[in-house]
Amino acid sequence: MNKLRVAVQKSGRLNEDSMQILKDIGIYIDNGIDQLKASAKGFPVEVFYLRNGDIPQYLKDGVVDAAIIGENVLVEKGEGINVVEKLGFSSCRVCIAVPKGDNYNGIKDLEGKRIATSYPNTVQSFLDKNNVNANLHIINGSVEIAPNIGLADAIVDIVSSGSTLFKNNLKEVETILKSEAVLAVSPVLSAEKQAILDKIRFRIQSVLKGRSSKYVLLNAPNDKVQDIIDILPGMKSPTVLPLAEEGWSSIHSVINKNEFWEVIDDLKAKGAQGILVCPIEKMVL
Ligand SMILES: Nc1ncnc2c1ncn2[C@@H]1O[C@H](COP(=O)(O)OP(=O)(O)OP(=O)(O)O)[C@@H](O)[C@H]1O
Ligand SMILES: O=P(O)(O)OC[C@H]1O[C@H](OP(=O)(O)OP(=O)(O)O)[C@H](O)[C@@H]1O
Ligand SMILES: [Mg+2]
Repeated sequence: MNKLRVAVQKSGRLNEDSMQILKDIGIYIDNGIDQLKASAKGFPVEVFYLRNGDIPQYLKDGVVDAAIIGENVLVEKGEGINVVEKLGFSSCRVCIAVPKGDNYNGIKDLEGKRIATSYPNTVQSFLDKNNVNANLHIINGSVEIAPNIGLADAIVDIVSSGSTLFKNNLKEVETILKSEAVLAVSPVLSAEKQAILDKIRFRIQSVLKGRSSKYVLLNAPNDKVQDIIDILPGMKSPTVLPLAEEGWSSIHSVINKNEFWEVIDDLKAKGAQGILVCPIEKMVL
């Protein structure tokens, strides 16, 4: 049987979360420490450990069928490659930054300036869209140092917490794009491989829905049950079970994890007690 070849970053910021999501969807890999290719147990998938920056070319060449990769790298050099799932980790943005003391009034201020970056295509198309001409200096790492050593007037690089910019006395002035880890696929897949990919996507969606939700259990007096259901409508409708104590019920529901703190005061005000909030491993609607 044809296996789906899936690339993940060999080491770096995406590696750990990529391996975790594969595990969560039931793709278990016994990889020796220096192995560059490994077969999954019990699922028709082969995993390739590659550099994030090399993955777009491998996808284009059909050497791998799918990959977990930073979206920003696909924007830079992944034309023709499809993003099929956003994975919710390694969130960052690609930004323009200039020295903190500069008086920056807009993108036109970069006309004729030197910009250091590892993402020349992304920067060039942003400049073209804004009708700005600038000179790009392509460097592969430590981009934020460039203005301090006189190599550039501005930089374009990845920003997450902003601490690297801060440490290098730079300020963020434009966001070119936002990025997160994604599942990307080669434009050509056999029907057999497409079927394996569809199973992987279904499993990823179940895991991501579970990660973004919480299971809530609470007790309430019977005359408050409807008020509480109005606050916690759940997936289809909450489960309501009688408690051993007369006049009380237990209500079970699912809530978006970001909404819980918003509704907790309302729940308490309606008489909810003994509120438990539990993680959900997988969720299939
Ligand atoms: N500080 C950060 N916070 C969040 N995500 C980040 C950060 N830096 C990079 N990323 C994301 O993680 C991806 C991998 O970054 P990392 O620095 O591990 O590798 P790389 O240098 O791009 O790649 P390679 O594997 O080719 O050496 C980036 O493409 C980006 O999408
Ligand atoms: O806004 P922050 O949270 O400071 O993150 C941004 C930094 O993170 C990335 O570098 P990384 O640490 O991956 O090092 P690298 O350049 O060796 O890839 C990126 O290139 C920035 O330098
Ligand atoms: Mg990096």
